[in-house]
Amino acid sequence: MENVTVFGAGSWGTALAIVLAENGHRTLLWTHREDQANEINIKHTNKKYLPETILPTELTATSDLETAVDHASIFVMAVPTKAIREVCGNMSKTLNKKALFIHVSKGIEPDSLMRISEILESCLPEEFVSDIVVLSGPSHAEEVVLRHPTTITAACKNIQSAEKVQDLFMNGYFRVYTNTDVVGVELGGALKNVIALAAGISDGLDYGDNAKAALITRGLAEITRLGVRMGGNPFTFSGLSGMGDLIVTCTSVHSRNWRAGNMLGKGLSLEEVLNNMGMVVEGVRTTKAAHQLALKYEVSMPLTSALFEVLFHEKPPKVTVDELMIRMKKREIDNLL
Ligand SMILES: NC(=O)C1=CN([C@@H]2O[C@H](COP(=O)(O)OP(=O)(O)OC[C@H]3O[C@@H](n4cnc5c(N)ncnc54)[C@H](OP(=O)(O)O)[C@@H]3O)[C@@H](O)[C@H]2O)C=CC1
Ligand SMILES: O=C(CO)COP(=O)(O)O
Repeated sequence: MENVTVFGAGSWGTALAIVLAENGHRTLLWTHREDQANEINIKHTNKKYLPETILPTELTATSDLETAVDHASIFVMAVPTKAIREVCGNMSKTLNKKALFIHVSKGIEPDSLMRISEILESCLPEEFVSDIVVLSGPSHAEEVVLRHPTTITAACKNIQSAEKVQDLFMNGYFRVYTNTDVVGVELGGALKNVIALAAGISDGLDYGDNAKAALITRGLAEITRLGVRMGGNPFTFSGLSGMGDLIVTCTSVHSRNWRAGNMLGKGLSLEEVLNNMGMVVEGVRTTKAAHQLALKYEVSMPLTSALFEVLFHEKPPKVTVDELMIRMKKREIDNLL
């Protein structure tokens, strides 16, 4: 059994900490809010993020970063993409041993266009990082805490590190596969949020199932196009971290990205939607990053570009869909890769 610290006590960090604690690992959950650490330690709840869940008593929390870093040499990074740099920068000040970093965040940083593992590499001291593993796949926290069967992928260039993560998390309801394609797994996890926002908009406009199936299928085509251009393995995009996560995020009411899109489709402004959510909607910033990546790599990503216009230039969703439908005629398969 291992000592593990999970950084970030939102829905996903808390759900993964429960899996680890149930697997017998001495698991500490770090939160930047002292009141939340107290709630977890005293009441064994995290009402804001998982209102129905009672946490295992063995799972403890701290808001002291030094205690969190000292506790383990396996760290799970579960804060939103925009907080990764800040948290890693602060951790670096107290880090004094080699550690395995597992990250579960699904985003791409706008402007730098870095994937999460690249951000981690850039802001952690190299001598204290044994490896970086990404854990990603169709896995809503709300279902994991109910112990509903869930499958996910651990990816690292070094397969032994991916297998270590597989062993840490795997149990009767949480099945972990391994992959060495870090680029493909990270891109699939981040880019599906863009398409999930679009699927939510489509549902908000009451466009029905044909439209949603089209978004999922053509969304996967453009994710794959960019992902392969950036070095991902084409097969990864039809795996759990690609198609699997795309399906769950575009079709589940648990998805914050889908829900945000749904509100946009019903006519709310982006500002109103984000104020309503109270949880991270990664797809918004990632749409900007994906739009920039499409331009940089000269890859056609019509859905991403259309969503970029809706989110950042207030283009009405209905007009955007009309324009998408009357684009130049195309072959379906040519030009996929
Ligand atoms: N929810 C899910 O089912 C899944 C989520 N993910 C990914 O995991 C990542 C985290 O998502 P999730 O847990 O759902 O997000 P939530 O919005 O549920 O929680 C985010 C957590 O991060 C904390 N946080 C935000 N900013 C900072 C900061 N600067 N320093 C420290 N802590 C901070 C929040 O604190 P506060 O409460 O103070 O805001 C909160 O505890 C995302 O990238 C998401 O895409 C991946 C798979 C499944
Ligand atoms: O990535 C997720 C499920 O696999 C969670 O998606 P949302 O961030 O849209 O809720």
